[in-house]
Amino acid sequence: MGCSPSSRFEQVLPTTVPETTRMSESGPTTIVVLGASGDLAFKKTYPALFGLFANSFLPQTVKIVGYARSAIALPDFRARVSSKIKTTDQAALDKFLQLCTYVSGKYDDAPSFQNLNAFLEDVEGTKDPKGKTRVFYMALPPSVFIPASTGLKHWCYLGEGGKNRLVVEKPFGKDLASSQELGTALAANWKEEEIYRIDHYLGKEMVKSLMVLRFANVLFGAIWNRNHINNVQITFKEKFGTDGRGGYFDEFGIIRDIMQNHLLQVLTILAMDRPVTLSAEDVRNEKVKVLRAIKPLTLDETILGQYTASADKKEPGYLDDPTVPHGSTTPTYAAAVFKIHNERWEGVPFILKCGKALEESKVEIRVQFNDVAGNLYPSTVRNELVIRLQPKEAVYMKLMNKEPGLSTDLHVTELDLSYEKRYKDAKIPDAYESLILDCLKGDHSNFVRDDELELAWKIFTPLLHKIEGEKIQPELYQYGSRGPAAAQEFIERHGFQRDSSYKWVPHTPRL
Ligand SMILES: NC(=O)C1=CN([C@@H]2O[C@H](COP(=O)(O)OP(=O)(O)OC[C@H]3O[C@@H](n4cnc5c(N)ncnc54)[C@H](OP(=O)(O)O)[C@@H]3O)[C@@H](O)[C@H]2O)C=CC1
Ligand SMILES: O=C1O[C@H](COP(=O)(O)O)[C@@H](O)[C@H](O)[C@H]1O
Repeated sequence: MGCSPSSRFEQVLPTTVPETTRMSESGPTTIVVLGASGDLAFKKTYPALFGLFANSFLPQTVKIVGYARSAIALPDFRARVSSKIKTTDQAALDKFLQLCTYVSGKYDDAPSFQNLNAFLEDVEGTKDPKGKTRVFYMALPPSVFIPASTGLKHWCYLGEGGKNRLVVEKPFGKDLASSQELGTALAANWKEEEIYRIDHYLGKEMVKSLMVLRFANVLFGAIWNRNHINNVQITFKEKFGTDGRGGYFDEFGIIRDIMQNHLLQVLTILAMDRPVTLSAEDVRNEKVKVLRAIKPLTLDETILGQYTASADKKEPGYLDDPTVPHGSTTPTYAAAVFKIHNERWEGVPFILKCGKALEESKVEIRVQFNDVAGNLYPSTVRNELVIRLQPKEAVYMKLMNKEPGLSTDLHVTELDLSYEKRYKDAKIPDAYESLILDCLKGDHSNFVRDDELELAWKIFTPLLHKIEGEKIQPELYQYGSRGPAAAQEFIERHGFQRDSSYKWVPHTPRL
């Protein structure tokens, strides 16, 4: 039976997900948000839980219990939760708030966890663990990861017949040694299949669609290798600086904040071979193989930058942030080239670049193809496939075409899949919504496995130790600029050819 493109689309990608992909109900499910009084919980975790609830993606039996040290009266807690949720559906919000309760307690104290467990049993309506699921979401500073996860295991872990899940947020250590220490402490109490390490970039819509783009399209499958691809860029830009968060940021720097986790994860999905199946372990096995084929980064493959005040002095420099230590050399910009030593990618540079206080906010992947061999047309520029993660999700392929009409000139144009144009009514979920749902379903595909994490740290640790040990001076760049001048030369040196003739004409529908 024929159907119009838009109705076909509705069948394939409905704004609410078909019944079959929803949670299968068994017994009570309790989501315990540890660090419930903190920024991450209010800004991300609770709004994501509300998003799932409002779209009927939470199990019918769900209860959400906040836990933190501060004593907060329940009405005040609910008022704080609702203050961060943007919705016009007041009835749904009221129902959601009724599911949310709060207990205060310490992170390193047995009686506090015993009290939490008694509270959970009360909320669940039974002491019997059978059929119950508890998701412990640690929205906590890393200093309490170990005591909190240990306390949970000893006092709040469901025994035989129950399911336990521990969600951990980055930072997973600061280098290989500290990450291994954290990993060993977690592994002493929790099985790997119970741990969900969040990298929220893995929950972003365009990252989730990367595998489909690669493996469900025969044309990409055939050209996705060193014979056709010249270079790849993965770019993260934010147009704001540390905004008073400099004290926290300074401990980590841009490489740990963005490159070692978010961008590297995107790289592995982009570069991996086709997994045998879509199972979490098959997918993660392929990602691990990519990481194993990358040698540790060195300083000469890296550009570091730090932003100064904007030209008009309206925006402060990094060192003007009062929370940043005087004379800090922490980079707020980094570009690095990754080489994957395998049959598919040998010789293809993967350039990862990320920075704060730049000229725009965007995250994109740019795959630049080789020059046409034996080219008939001298003005030809390279094809580029661009996958824009944000803002305004899009996939576009820049290609050559003849100017329409009697002209024989060529120009660069695009095949354009702009989400807002193609998927007008689709709601793109927040990355946290998507990941919490995966966790509730027990799907690990979009969470970081222990060996992935270890390999990621192996790639970055020697470089980080050198930068910090030798206090390598980053190149200064102005707030609102394109970053350090050396970065441009670096990208070109690694093969990227920029064509400035291209002009994009946004689509305006004909009436
Ligand atoms: N569906 C859609 O919404 C589509 C939108 N467009 C829009 O059209 C415009 C052009 O697209 P496109 O050519 O892909 O992207 P850009 O022109 O923004 O960037 C192309 C490449 O050139 C680099 N670059 C940009 N400006 C400079 C500069 N002044 N000096 C040195 N390097 C520079 C970029 O670096 P860097 O990564 O550092 O920015 C990037 O690697 C963009 O605004 C794009 O969003 C195009 C097609 C489809
Ligand atoms: O993990 C982090 O990510 C954010 C950027 O996330 P996005 O979803 O807004 O792209 C970044 O601002 C922050 O410094 C970092 O810790």
